[in-house]
Amino acid sequence: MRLLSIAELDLALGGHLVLEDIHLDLERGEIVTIVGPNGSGKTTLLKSIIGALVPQRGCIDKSPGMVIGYVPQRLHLDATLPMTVSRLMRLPRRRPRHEIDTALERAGVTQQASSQISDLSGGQFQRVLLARALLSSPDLLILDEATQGLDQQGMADFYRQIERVRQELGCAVLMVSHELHVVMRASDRVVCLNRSICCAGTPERVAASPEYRAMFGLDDEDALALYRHRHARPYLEIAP
Ligand SMILES: Nc1ncnc2c1ncn2[C@@H]1O[C@H](COP(=O)(O)OP(=O)(O)OP(=O)(O)O)[C@@H](O)[C@H]1O
Repeated sequence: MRLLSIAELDLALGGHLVLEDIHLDLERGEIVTIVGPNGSGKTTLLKSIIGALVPQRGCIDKSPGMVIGYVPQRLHLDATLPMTVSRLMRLPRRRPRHEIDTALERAGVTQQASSQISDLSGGQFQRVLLARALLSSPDLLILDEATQGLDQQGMADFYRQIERVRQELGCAVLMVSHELHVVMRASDRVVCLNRSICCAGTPERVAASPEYRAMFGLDDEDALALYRHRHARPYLEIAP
């Protein structure tokens, strides 16, 4: 059975249809990335999967007992509030020490366990949020623009960590990202959303689709370069 199956989903917010006729299936162990312009419904779709928003039509079938770990787009914490990483990991409920240690290790932030949250770099803080999402050993890890604000190196390191987590836990990963060059390298499948799904498939197929190029204003060369991760520049022939 599929891990997750969404069919005919419509969802309206404030009287406007934000998601229309969404169909999406997820298998165990795959990494699927949702891309789309601002306001295209990406966060709304993730929130409907975790049950924070209820669709007006359609269904979301989850495999029985499926556990979801969610890394939100933003988490606002008062920087003046003294709080260590270990303490944040125990909110909203206490967890056994070994579970916290394992989650911090999986997220690559073991060294920061007793650091103050306010002293963490952006990348370290995102990893702590990842560690919280891993506490329950999820079958499905959902990330909403988890690398926002990170530099190229921080972003690359974060996605490598996600790949390690996927291998270790065998979980599926569903994420939203605006970093097209990373998406094309890190995903098994890409879904282009603009209220409804306008194209979906392997990164190679999506990069070649006119809908994807039109959505991001890419010409043929741009789209190919993103897919090939900019390694495919032709040699410059120097005349003798
Ligand atoms: N609580 C709400 N009430 C009314 N409209 C909302 C609400 N939340 C979101 N919207 C609207 O729904 C649409 C989709 O929002 P959503 O946050 O899902 O987009 P997004 O693709 O995640 O955007 P971004 O890339 O900017 O994060 C937007 O037009 C937004 O203004």
